[in-house]
Amino acid sequence: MTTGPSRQVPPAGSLPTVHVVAGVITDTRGRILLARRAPGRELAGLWEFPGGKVEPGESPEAALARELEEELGIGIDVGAPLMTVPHLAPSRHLRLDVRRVAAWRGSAKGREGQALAWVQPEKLPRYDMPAPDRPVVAALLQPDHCLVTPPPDLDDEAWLAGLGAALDRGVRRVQFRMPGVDADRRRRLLDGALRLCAGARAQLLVNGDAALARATGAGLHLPSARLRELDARPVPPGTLLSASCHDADELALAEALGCDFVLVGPLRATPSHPGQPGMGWGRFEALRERSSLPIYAIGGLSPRDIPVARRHGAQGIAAIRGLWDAPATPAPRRAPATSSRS
Ligand SMILES: Nc1nc2c([nH]c(=O)n2[C@@H]2O[C@H](COP(=O)(O)OP(=O)(O)OP(=O)(O)O)[C@@H](O)[C@H]2O)c(=O)[nH]1
Ligand SMILES: [Mg+2]
Repeated sequence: MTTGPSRQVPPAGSLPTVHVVAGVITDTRGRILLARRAPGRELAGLWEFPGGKVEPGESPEAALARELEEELGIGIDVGAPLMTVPHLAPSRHLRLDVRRVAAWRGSAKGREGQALAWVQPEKLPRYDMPAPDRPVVAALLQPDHCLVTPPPDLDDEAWLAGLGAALDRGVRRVQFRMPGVDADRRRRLLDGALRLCAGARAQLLVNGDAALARATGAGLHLPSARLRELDARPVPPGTLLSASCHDADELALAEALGCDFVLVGPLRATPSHPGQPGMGWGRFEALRERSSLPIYAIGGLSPRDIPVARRHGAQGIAAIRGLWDAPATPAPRRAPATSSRS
């Protein structure tokens, strides 16, 4: 659960940016360290990943090492970036840069009076954390890519084989999208897709059709036009719900309905939405910082774009072709020219 001041949206204007770096510290049992903000401090009582503000001229790596020494008394080796979350608070833009901690030495103690807790990853959502931490917790727990299915050609078996191949490549979240396919055929394909997804322990969300989602126990994905018509969650809380969003109003609606995650795009121009220019990462971030939902960027993206998506606060990427087509095998490297003509 996350709270915080993010719902009062101020004009972004020329607010200052505060760069914060925080660490995901894991013990040998896979538990993650949270610290509770001490009484009397801003956001007192909320749990957070230990860390603090980057000082002028300081690198994020040096800042994280300094903060964890000051706050916990441990020495660390900074590991891979997990994600950077831009977040608009009433008086500032926050950039929460979260790094994994590759190794640490010493025994972690709350040196500033803060309580500490070692938490099993799947229990993180139970902790009350600042709003920018919700996407971070999602990044730790949920898939970093989401397949949106292309329509079938003539052959249903070939389509199911294509889905099976995508699951074999690691897809674990599937949006079942079937525009223009009649109801009987859609149902047959959905039954096959649900069987394959169950076998791969992958999630499936039906695009647009709440009755079909309820009848099959699948999740539901709301196209933005459908999202705008709703004022209550169309499936029970235990059932996955996602939505497509293009602006801040739609993101706020998705959050109010209790969507589990959203897709925002098009990031780049794509053949499936001709005539729509891409928003680019700058506009994506301007939307990202007004919401605390997990957001997949969509539109002309492929798994290669996951690291850049994470740097802009995305959960990862969603794609049709970029996740359906097998990745191109790299072209053989050309031998360097060994002779030159004169
Ligand atoms: N450390 C940390 N800060 C977070 C997280 N999420 C989040 O919104 N923040 C915000 O980022 C800012 C970090 O400031 P901090 O209070 O830890 O900074 P600091 O250690 O340098 O302390 P100080 O400025 O009081 O000396 C706070 O506004 C805090 O609410 C998180 O997971 N970890
Ligand atoms: Mg701190």
